[in-house]
Amino acid sequence: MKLDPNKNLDIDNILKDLDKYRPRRKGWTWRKKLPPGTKKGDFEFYDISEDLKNSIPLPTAHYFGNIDPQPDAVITSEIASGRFEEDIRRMRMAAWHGADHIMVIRTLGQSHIDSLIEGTPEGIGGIPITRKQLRASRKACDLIEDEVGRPINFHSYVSGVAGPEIAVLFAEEGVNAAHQDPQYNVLYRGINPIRSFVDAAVAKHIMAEEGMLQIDGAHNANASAKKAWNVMPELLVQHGINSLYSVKAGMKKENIALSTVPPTTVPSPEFRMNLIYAMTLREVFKDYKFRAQMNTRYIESDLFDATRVHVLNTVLSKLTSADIQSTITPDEGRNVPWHINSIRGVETAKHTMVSLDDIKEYVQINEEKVRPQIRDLKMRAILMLEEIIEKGGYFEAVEDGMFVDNGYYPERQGDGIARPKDGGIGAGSVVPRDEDYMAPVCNHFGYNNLPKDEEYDKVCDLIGGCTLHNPDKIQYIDELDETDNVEQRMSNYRENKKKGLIKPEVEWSHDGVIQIDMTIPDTPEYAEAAALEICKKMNLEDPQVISKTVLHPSEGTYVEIKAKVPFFVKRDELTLPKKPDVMEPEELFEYFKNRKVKVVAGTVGNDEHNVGLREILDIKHGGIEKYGVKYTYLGTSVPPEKMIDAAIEIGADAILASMIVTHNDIHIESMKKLHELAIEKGIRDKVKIIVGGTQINNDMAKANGMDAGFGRGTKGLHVATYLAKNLD
Ligand SMILES: Cc1ncc(COP(=O)(O)O)c(/C=N/CC[C@H](N)C(=O)O)c1O
Repeated sequence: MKLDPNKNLDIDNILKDLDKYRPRRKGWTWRKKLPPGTKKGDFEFYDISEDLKNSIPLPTAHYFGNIDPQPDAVITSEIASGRFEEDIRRMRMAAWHGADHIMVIRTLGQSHIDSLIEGTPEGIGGIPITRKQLRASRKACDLIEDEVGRPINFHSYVSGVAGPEIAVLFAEEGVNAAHQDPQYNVLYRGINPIRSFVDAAVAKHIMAEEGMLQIDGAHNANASAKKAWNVMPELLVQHGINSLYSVKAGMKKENIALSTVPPTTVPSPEFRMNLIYAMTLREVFKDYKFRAQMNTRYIESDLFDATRVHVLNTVLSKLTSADIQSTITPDEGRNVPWHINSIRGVETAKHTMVSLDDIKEYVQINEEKVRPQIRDLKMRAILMLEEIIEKGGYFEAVEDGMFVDNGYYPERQGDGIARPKDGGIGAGSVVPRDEDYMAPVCNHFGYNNLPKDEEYDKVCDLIGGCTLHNPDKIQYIDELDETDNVEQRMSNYRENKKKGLIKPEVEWSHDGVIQIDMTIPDTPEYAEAAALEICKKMNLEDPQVISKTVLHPSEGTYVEIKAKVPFFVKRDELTLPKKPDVMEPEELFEYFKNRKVKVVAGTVGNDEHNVGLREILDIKHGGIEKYGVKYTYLGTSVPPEKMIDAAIEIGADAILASMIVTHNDIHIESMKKLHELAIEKGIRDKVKIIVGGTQINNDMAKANGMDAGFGRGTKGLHVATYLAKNLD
């Protein structure tokens, strides 16, 4: 099955035969880097990877031959509507914009479910991880990666009391990467520390054998700390604990990605602080990988602010290093990621990384300045490790509330998250394996009393194959709940789709949600109230203010609102907007290079308006001069006779007559005059007479003897295209 870029992804096709679906590969895939100095269009690049087969380039690409250079770092799009069937479309959109790592947030609280969920229940703030959801998503990613021409890594989370089971599920289903960090369970999910670390060893070993990439959970420390910038020494310690534990559980360092998030943001002098941390991290963990992610601790619902934070984080990545650049969507601060904000996030990362190509060869960090601070940070982390050892080890240190304490270690605030070694969910649930404990399955961590007298190359040969090597042994359970499943959810979607009904959407199909913004010249309170009232009067349903920017305490407030349109529009009743007839700039440059074109231009009759005409002529705002057309400007209030005489004198190919004033139909008279004079002087068939002005349109111009007429909004590009297409 192949995707057609002109057709929607067919969810029914995805859902068909899921019980027989097998992942095409296991483990993580990095981008294929291109050699330094690779040419893309007119430019050389040093930090890029292979192109996509199908993609949507950045908005300005059309000026540069539509090149779409792909950064060497993997770019993540984080998706989580709560319905996997909705997310599949976003995955396709994100992949076309350059994401090759699709991270699907788990549904709230799944960490506390101590077994696997089956079927496809709707999630909250994320998607319930189930076998069917994983298969459908990975199968969709197979199709999407074929369409864009680059492997896509599908990512989820191994955490909670069902961690090891989830790790096996991921290994069976070809999930390519996952978060796995036992400290997450302990500190943020209140799960018993010993249980968390034992589970983590089992889970990590399974992930390691499948070549899955791991992201750790250090970002959570600075996401939950009150003074996130103070946890930097602890972040080094947390990364160290998880990284070394992962290596001991069998993971290769090149598959261990440290989740590095800048601990602070403006208005603190964030960049130099985050730079020190980022450089220290990369020095201490130089053999590991880095997954950079913008700070989401201090994220607001202001999309521009979030985007600036994202750009700065990506600049930091380029000045230090990032193997993966995460693109937490700008709206993480206000709602489940909307399509547009997932795409904006990917564009921000791609834009910044491409614009800073090879920047490390031009910008050197001042070692003298950073060295003492990096050393200080390392020393603090070492001292913290020493204190942990003094206390008797990690579990004792956690019990003592050493972690996520808001003091800049060794200063302490005493407000760390303390977790009892023998308490929390799953306490006392770890039992030593008996002497004769034998698990005839592969990738199993720890003691395993396997037979010594039998020959086998894989452990699971003892039982004719485990689910990792004999997927037919996997028990595939389709749906368990009659009401909460994908078929149920798809039913009214299919209905509307079949009838060709269209509604806007942000989170789910046909949710009808739109975003409008307005500036109200009043205080924030009144502005908010007025904005909501305006939405009501526009018959929009359920208006909610999602962001406000105070322009001045009393002069004005900018308000962003989401609201629902209560109606559908019918696709087959729509009249498609006429595409403006324009040529690409490169085509125009080429045409006018080979065909010298001269025009005379002026504001005709008793009319002094010349700004509009100048915009059409001058190079500055893309006037026809930019494309190579030579013009003679005759000024304002030019008599028609003078226009015709000038055209004859210079041998013009065209006359551009601007007419703004139209009272008593003076503009119609001028058109007729130009047409008759040109005939009288015998040049009518040699020169194009083009008129323009805010009240002009093509039909009216042609009805009065002109060759073309251009109205409001016309650009030089439009007139240049007309000339290129209509001059012989
Ligand atoms: C180490 C770890 N394990 C599990 C989970 C999943 O958490 P639940 O307990 O909610 O299933 C997380 C979540 N973090 C958010 C990821 C962020 N969007 C990111 O890109 O890093 C985690 O950090």
